[in-house]
Amino acid sequence: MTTVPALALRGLTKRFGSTLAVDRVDLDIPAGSFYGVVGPNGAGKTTTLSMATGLLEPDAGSVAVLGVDLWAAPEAAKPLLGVLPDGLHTFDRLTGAELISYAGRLRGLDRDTVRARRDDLLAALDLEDAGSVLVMDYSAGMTKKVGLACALVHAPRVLVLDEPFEAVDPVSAGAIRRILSAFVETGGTVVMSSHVMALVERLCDHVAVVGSGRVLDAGPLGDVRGGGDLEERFVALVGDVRDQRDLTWLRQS
Ligand SMILES: Nc1ncnc2c1ncn2[C@@H]1O[C@H](COP(=O)(O)OP(=O)(O)OP(=O)(O)O)[C@@H](O)[C@H]1O
Repeated sequence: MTTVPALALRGLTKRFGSTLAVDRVDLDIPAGSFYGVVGPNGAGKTTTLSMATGLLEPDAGSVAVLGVDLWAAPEAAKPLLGVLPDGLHTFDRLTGAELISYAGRLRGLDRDTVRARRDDLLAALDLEDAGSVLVMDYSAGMTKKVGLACALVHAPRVLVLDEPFEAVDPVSAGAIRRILSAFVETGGTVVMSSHVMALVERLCDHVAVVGSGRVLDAGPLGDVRGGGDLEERFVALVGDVRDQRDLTWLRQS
């Protein structure tokens, strides 16, 4: 039996001037998977995820969310998605509670449902005290957590999260891990980019290694890792720093 992938990317391509940021990317994200996307700085992860979620129009290629063409039928595909974009630009003159409520209302939830879910999310993400604080006064980690709450409030089928653990303290990271793992255990799909290989190995069952806008390897974590660990495989695929220059002028003695 073939099941429809949560996300199917076909030939996704994006160029910024002379930079080919994403180069004909094909990727199937199986429904029910916890999928990690890793790659060096500038590899094209954010650009790929932005196109995969309707935030950035591809130059070429297509995206299907649970079989629904995202760019042809965005009104049908987008409700299936919960998205935490990179460097979230948000309405930061709202309080955290207002921002989550706004996200919920925008997704068509009624006021009572929004209120209940907002309170659940603030508690689960340890943002209860911060609920009445303006988002512009949030730390980087708090902003990340409230962005995640906004991505979750309409209970999407597929979560696409750009660096969800970046700047988040270990206690909050534990809470986020539990929320995401429970989401996957109950049939949801998570796609997340991360630079932390240990975190990807701990959480994800599938991984894609991206480099220079291409998918260098992708599949079940064990297959991609081979015999070693993910970091070794990552370095083998993308290469080490080319010019390992000795910064003699930095030495203190
Ligand atoms: N809006 C833009 N205008 C011009 N170039 C861009 C733009 N966005 C991304 N790029 C370029 O596209 C390439 C891919 O960038 P992208 O942000 O997708 O990489 P990334 O893998 O997410 O990197 P990082 O791990 O550092 O976040 C880089 O060369 C980057 O400079």
